[in-house]
Amino acid sequence: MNEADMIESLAPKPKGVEPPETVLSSLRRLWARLPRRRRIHVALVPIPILLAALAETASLGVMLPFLAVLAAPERVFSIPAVQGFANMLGVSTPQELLGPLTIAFAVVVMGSAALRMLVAWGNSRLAYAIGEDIAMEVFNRTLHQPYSLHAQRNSASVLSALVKIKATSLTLVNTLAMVSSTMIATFIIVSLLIINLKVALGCFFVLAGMYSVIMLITRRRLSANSRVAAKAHTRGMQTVSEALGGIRDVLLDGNQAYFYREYHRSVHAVARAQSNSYFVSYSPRYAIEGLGMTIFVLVAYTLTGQSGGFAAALPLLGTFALGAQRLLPVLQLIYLGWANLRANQATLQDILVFLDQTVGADFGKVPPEPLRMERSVAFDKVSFSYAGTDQAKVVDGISFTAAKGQRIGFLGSTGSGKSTTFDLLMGLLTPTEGAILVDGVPLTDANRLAWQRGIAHVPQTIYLSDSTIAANIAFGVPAKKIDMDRVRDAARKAQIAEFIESHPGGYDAPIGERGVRLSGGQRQRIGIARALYKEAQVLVLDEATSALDNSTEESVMEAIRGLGTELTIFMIAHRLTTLSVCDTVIELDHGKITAIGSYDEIVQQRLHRPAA
Ligand SMILES: Nc1ncnc2c1ncn2[C@@H]1O[C@H](COP(=O)(O)OP(=O)(O)OP(=O)(O)O)[C@@H](O)[C@H]1O
Repeated sequence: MNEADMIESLAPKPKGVEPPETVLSSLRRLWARLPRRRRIHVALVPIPILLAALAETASLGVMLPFLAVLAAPERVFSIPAVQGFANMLGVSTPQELLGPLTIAFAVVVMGSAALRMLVAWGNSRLAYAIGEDIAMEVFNRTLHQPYSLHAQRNSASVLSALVKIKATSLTLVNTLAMVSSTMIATFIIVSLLIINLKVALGCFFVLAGMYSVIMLITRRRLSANSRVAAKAHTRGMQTVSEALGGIRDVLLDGNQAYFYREYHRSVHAVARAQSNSYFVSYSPRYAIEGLGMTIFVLVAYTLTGQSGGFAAALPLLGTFALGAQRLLPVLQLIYLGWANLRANQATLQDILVFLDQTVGADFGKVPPEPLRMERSVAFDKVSFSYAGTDQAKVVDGISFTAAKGQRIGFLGSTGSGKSTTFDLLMGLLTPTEGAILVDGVPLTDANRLAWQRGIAHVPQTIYLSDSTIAANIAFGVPAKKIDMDRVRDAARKAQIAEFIESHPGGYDAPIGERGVRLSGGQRQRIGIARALYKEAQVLVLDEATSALDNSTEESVMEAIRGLGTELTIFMIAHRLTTLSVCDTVIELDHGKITAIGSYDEIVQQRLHRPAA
């Protein structure tokens, strides 16, 4: 497959009749998501640009009399502006005028350069600050998405969007430079028009015309490159995340070459698309500079042929040389800003998808106090089906009540709906039918967060962060705010304190490669300690001991048995014996409750059940 075919095959095909979003509407969407203070910053951008543009005009204005003095001193007083300047200084000869004019020219030109630098500094600071705003908003909104969305989505696409924000910041620098340059270019063009209408119009139309032709030729290619780069970038991130996420299998199966090839395909597509766009963005400058020089020579040739010869034409030529020298870079910056926006349009749209993620009414608010459960939590004919599937009920009309302080065990074959039931209990999923009642009050969007604050979850393998034991127990709490007494108390109740305290470094020992190596049982006990640190009222153990051998499981269950009755505990286990600590055992099959009773009752029922 040649490169053009590859780019075509990667570019997403237009769907339906919906027109593709324009760069302008993408920028409008971005604007709508910016914080108020940032919008004020953007609104202030034209002020320094206007000053810089005025300084540019002034430098052109000073150039004309300056060159006139050099070329034809005797005629210099015929220029009205020079007369005024000379009167102001009280000088009467052209030679006396040369010194002050040189100083005035230098001051204006240096002032203009300083202002342009200030504008460039301000623009880059602002654009990267906007990039920071976008990154934080994308991450924050992503963190506030419902669990059902996280369960469906590939996390690599979020990572990819966050990485792409860097490219967007650069695009925004160029966009702001484009806005500044447009204003400055307008001032330069007006100055040139005042000096000599015909020559200025001629120069402008030829230069702007050339850029317009280039824009027409390159716009489709830039857009296609943009789509290829954005898509291939996401695919590359997915490949890396899949390979590293399943590194055990990659090593065992020896299929590094497959992932290498897949990653290479993406990286190659991104590299080709971006290098193409880079060339298309920067190269016109050389052609136009060449053309600009040619025009200059032609104008010089025409003007010197007129009366007065070269000396008469020199001031005008000098001013135009300066004008062109000023105009060409700003025209190039306008073109570059446009090309960059087009080349990154798809990236911008990818980011906007994450920036536009809807969030609940609680977004940005202080988390509520935990909802205290005084008596019970109950499922009342709860059903649930996953959206986008065949709508089959994964949980089918289940009802049960767990009194405060009880231990409730769930049993059932794989796929019977145990984890889904727990996700419903934790408010991570919302029932499609029925209700979950806390002390008789249904769980809704209004009290869901408060309910969740009081729940701690220990999964089959707990997630340990690359930090200290204390930080892992007080998970998500800033180091300075960790209550060490509470950490020690939680570790003691989870029966892991002895191990931690016997280890050099104790609670401050790092977990990970160079730190404490934890066995499966110890990891799970850290998970229980984490739940206890949270001072949760409901503890949810989702196959928390399934991966452990019998004796390790027994020691972890021992820790669970020792927990106080202020905690209501729900646990899923594959082995019935694991649930011997439970007051009630519920058996699920195809989302329905098939048996409910005490541990002993369920054991008896199973003994008398006819073999399948
Ligand atoms: N995110 C999801 N999207 C669609 N279907 C899902 C999703 N998660 C689970 N399911 C389906 O729901 C059913 C119940 O899954 P669930 O994980 O609740 O069962 P389980 O009893 O916990 O199984 P296991 O013991 O294997 O963990 C299964 O058929 C599963 O395929």
